[in-house]
Amino acid sequence: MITILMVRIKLFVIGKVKESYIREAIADYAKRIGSYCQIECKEFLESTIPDDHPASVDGAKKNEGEKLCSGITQQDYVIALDRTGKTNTSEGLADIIKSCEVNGPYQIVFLIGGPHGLSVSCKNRADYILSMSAMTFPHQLARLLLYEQIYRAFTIIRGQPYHR
Ligand SMILES: C[S@@+](CC[C@H](N)C(=O)[O-])C[C@H]1O[C@@H](n2cnc3c(N)ncnc32)[C@H](O)[C@@H]1O
Repeated sequence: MITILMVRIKLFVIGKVKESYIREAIADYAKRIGSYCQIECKEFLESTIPDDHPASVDGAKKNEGEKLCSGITQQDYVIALDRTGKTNTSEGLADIIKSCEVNGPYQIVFLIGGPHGLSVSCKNRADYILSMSAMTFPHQLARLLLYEQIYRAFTIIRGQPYHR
C-alpha cells in the first residue's frame, strides 16, 4: 500500500507583488492549491543597490540569497526558478511533486529571485533549477505562473480535468 502524506509547499521570494490584479490571481490559485497541500509564501525585501557597479549588484544578490536560504532546512527539496535552468513539462513538475508526496521529503521550497536574479549560493543549494521559459519574466509574473503550474500539477496527480 502506498501512503500519501500531504506535502507542504513554501515559496521564498524577493519582492512584493504590487499590482492588485496579480495578487488576486495568486490568491485564487493559492486557495485552489490549498485543497491539495499547505502552501505559504514568504516575501523578503529587495536589497538596496547604491550604484550600478557590478560589485554592488553582486553584493545585493548575495544578501538576498542569504535571506532566501535562511529558512531552508537540510531535508527540504529546493527548486530554484531561473531562466537558465532546466525546462520541464507540467507532467514533469507533477512527477516531482508526486515523488515528494510518496517518498518525501515532504516539504518543497521554491525560490524566486529579485530584479537581478538568484545568487550562486541559492542555485548551489537547489536540488532542481527550473526554467519556465528562455524568456525573462518579472518576478511577480514568475510567481503567478508558478502558482498556476503547482495547481496544474496537483490536478494532473489527482487525475482531475483541468489539464489538457
Ligand atoms: C526579473 S527576473 C531576474 C532577471 C535576472 N536578470 C536573471 O537573469 O535572473 C526575477 C526572477 O523571476 C524568476 N524568473 C523570471 N523569468 C524566469 C523564467 N523564464 N524561468 C524561471 N524563472 C524565471 C527568477 O526566479 C528570477 O530570479
